[in-house]
Amino acid sequence: MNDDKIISGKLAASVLIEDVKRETAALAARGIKPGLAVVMVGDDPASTVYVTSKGRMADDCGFLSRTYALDAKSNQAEVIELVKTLNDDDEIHGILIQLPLPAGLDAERVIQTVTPSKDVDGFSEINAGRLAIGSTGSTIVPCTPAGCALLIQQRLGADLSGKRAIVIGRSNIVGKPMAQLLLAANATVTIAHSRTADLPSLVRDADIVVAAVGRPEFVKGDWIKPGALIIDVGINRVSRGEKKALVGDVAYDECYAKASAITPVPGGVGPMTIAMLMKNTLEAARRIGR
Ligand SMILES: NC(=O)C1=CN([C@@H]2O[C@H](COP(=O)(O)OP(=O)(O)OC[C@H]3O[C@@H](n4cnc5c(N)ncnc54)[C@H](OP(=O)(O)O)[C@@H]3O)[C@@H](O)[C@H]2O)C=CC1
Ligand SMILES: Nc1nc(=O)c2c([nH]1)NC[C@@H]1CN(c3ccc(C(=O)N[C@@H](CCC(=O)O)C(=O)O)cc3)C=[N+]21
Repeated sequence: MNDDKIISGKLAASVLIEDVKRETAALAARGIKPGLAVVMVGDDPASTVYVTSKGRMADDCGFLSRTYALDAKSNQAEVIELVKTLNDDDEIHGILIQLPLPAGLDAERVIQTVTPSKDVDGFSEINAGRLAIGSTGSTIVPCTPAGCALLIQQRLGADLSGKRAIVIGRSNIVGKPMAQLLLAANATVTIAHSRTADLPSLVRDADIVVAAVGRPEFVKGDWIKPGALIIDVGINRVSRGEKKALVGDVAYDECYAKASAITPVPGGVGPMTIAMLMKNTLEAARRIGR
C-alpha cells in the first residue's frame, strides 16, 4: 500500500545507495576503492546482525569491506592496537567500532583512538566538535542523526525556521548530534532525557518529535500535537505472545493517527543509518584521495 503518511526510510536509503554505487564506480577510475573496517568485540547477537548487514551493503556498493570480530575477552590494549593498525592502513578509509563494547573496555578511549579522517561514525572529538560549532565542509556527521535529518528535510524542507523540535534522548550517538543538526536547520530545539519533568507537555508543543530513548513504545499518541512529524529511532526487540517483534520508541498506531508523517520500525531510520555509513565512507575515501 502506498501511504503518504509513512516515511519510507527503506526507499530513501535505496536512493542514497544508488548514488553511492555510481560515485564509487567513478572513483574507481581514479584508482580509489573505498574501504570500510568494522570492529566488533564479543558476540552480541544484535551487533552480529548489524555488522553483517553493514558488511553486505559495503560489498554491494563496491567497497572493500573487512570485519574484525575480536574475542569478548580481548583487553583494551589489543583493541587499541587494532584501531591504530587500521588508522595506518592505506586500504581502509572508514573505521567503525561497533557499540556497545563489552564492560571492562573503555569505549570512549577506543572511539577516540580512531583517526578523525577515518571516523565514519562521526564520534571523534574533532567531528563532534565541528558539528557543535556549525563548521561545514570537512566534518563527518553521525550516521543515524544524518539519516533522520535527511528524512525531515525531505518532508519539511531544509529550513525549519519557526518550527519546534524535541529530541528525546541525549546520547553522543543519536540525541546530541540530532539536536545539533535540527538547530543548524533553524529549528527551536528541546532536548529531553530521563531527568526531564513533564515530558508529555513538552512533546505536545513540538512540530517535530525525534524519539531516541531505547524504551519500547514509550511515546504515546496523546502526547503528539496534531500534524507533527515523528521520527522513531528506537529499535527494541520484544516478545509478542509466542513471537518476537521489533518495535520503536513510539507507540506506532496511536501516534500514526495524530501525526502528519511518521517513520516505521523496521523500514524507517535503520536503513538510513546504514546508507549514511556508506556515504560517509565514500566521502572519507574521496577526501583521503588514495
Ligand atoms: N535506527 C538506528 O539506526 C539506531 C537505533 N538506535 C536505537 O535508538 C535508541 C536510543 O539509542 P541511544 O541513543 O544509543 O541510547 P542511550 O541508551 O545511549 O540513550 C537513551 C537516552 O534516552 C533517555 N531516556 C531514558 N529513559 C528515559 C525516560 N524515561 N524519559 C526520557 N528520556 C529517557 C536517556 O536519558 P539519560 O541521558 O538521562 O540517561 C538517554 O539520554 C535505542 O532504542 C537504540 O537501539 C540507536 C542507534 C542507531
Ligand atoms: N559504532 C556504531 N555505529 C552505529 O551506527 C551503531 C552501533 N555502533 N551500534 C548499534 C546501533 C544500532 N544501529 C542500527 C543500524 C541499522 C539498523 C537497521 O537496519 N534496522 C532495520 C531492521 C533490522 C532488524 O531486523 O534487526 C530496520 O530498522 O529496518 C538498526 C540499528 C547502528 N548502530
